[in-house]
Amino acid sequence: MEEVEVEQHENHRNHLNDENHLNRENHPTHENTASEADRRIEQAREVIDALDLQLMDLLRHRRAVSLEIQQQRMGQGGTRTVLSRENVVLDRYAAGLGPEGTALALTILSLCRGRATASVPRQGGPARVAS
Ligand SMILES: O=C(O)C(=O)C[C@]1(C(=O)O)C=C[C@@H](O)C=C1
Repeated sequence: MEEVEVEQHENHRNHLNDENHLNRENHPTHENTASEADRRIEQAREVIDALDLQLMDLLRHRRAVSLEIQQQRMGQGGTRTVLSRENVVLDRYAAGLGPEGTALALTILSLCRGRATASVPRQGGPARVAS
């Protein structure tokens, strides 16, 4: 299922590239008309919308797997969170995406930690991360 979706995305991307190539050949001035640009933007936004849905599915899947690990660990008397492991995750996102990757990883970890994380501020108090 995931493979099919990725393939569809690749096809779509190739399709956009092909169009780019055609545009360059058909328009020696390298200018797109406004309507062509609008159409390409609309197409590209459809790709973004589909990718956002896939990302959210992946994040829900990641959260379910993460919660399973946390429950197994707490079932043997362990802690919900393991900061050394979180640092491995943070390093991976930083290496892959730079400083924004770190910020993204912090948000993803916050999303995936169980109830110990107050992602919504408690009444009258600041949001806190349990350690
Ligand atoms: O890898 C683990 O041990 C997890 O519990 C998963 C996870 C994560 O979502 O990546 C969540 C909480 C821990 O603090 C560390 C990592």
